[in-house]
Amino acid sequence: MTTDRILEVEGLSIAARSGGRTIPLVHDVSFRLDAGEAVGLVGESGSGKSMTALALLGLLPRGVAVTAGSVRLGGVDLVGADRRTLADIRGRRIAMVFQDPMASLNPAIPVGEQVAEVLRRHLGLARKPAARRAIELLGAVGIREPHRRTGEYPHTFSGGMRQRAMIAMALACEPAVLIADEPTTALDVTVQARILELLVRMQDELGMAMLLVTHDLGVVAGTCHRLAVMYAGRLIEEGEVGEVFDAPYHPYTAALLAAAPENAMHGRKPAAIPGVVPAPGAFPLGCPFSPRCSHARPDPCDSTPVEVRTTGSRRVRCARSRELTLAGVER
Ligand SMILES: Nc1ncnc2c1ncn2[C@@H]1O[C@H](COP(=O)(O)OP(=O)(O)OP(=O)(O)O)[C@@H](O)[C@H]1O
Repeated sequence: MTTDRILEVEGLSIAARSGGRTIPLVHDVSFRLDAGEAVGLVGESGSGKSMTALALLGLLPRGVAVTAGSVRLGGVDLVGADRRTLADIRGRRIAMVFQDPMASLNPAIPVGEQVAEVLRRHLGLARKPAARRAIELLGAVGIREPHRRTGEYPHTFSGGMRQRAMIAMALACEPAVLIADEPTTALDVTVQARILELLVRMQDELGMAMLLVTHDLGVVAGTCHRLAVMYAGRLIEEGEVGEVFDAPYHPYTAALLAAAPENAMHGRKPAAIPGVVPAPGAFPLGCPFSPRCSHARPDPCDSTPVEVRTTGSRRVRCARSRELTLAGVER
């Protein structure tokens, strides 16, 4: 694996504007994606994973905007890039796979034509070569009889096949970065496993960097090299998957690992994390996990904002991480 930095996110903050108020959703998030590596972005619902992923493509919803930081893709800062630059980069250099394929597929256009359209728009292919390449791509993502199915409409495809078609569209231009936001959540377990296998194979074949947004640590263990854990809009831990699973530095990561259903397979009862994630706009001054953390102390956890500490390739945002030895799990 090379260590070329393909995508660098630095100090990214995102906020929603509502009724004259600014509500912070994501605060000071930094991470990088290297060529050929998969990074899992994990955290409970509402932690800001999707907002972070959408910001990388300039696709934040209306009323939500980047308020600080940069997203550099091969030297170009995508924050503040004009719409034309973003439209050119999106699909060609950086592509996204969503949870719901129907969000990307147009129900009124045959599947193959939609894949071919990406090739025509971004690579300037003529109609016939684009149609031929679309069939190849549908075959490459595991759609049987691609010659026949290329002319069919999305509603004739099963959920898993639609997801494959969306992956074919996303990979059509061999992007440097693939962002997959909960790509298998809506699928049944056996189809999930096959789609993940496909993503990993394609990532490897194309040497892409992949950001896999998921709440499922089992998925991360099976597919990712590194993981980044988010909590209440902050990145609270980052490191190699094996190292973090063996010995997490942040109590929230340790709690997530203990709560993972796979733990039950190792004879341990999954432990639910008590309490709830604070709502955006109600983030405390200190550590946002403190009210749910069995290791928290008023000082230093609640008294000051907690900065990120770097140790080798690991990063953690916990004021007490140096003093704590937390239990991990076997992979
Ligand atoms: N369009 C929007 N306008 C304002 N706030 C939003 C909007 N969409 C989401 N949010 C808020 O942003 C915060 C982060 O949401 P986000 O979807 O990024 O979380 P997530 O970690 O991806 O959760 P999930 O796993 O449920 O998708 C949440 O509090 C959410 O309510």
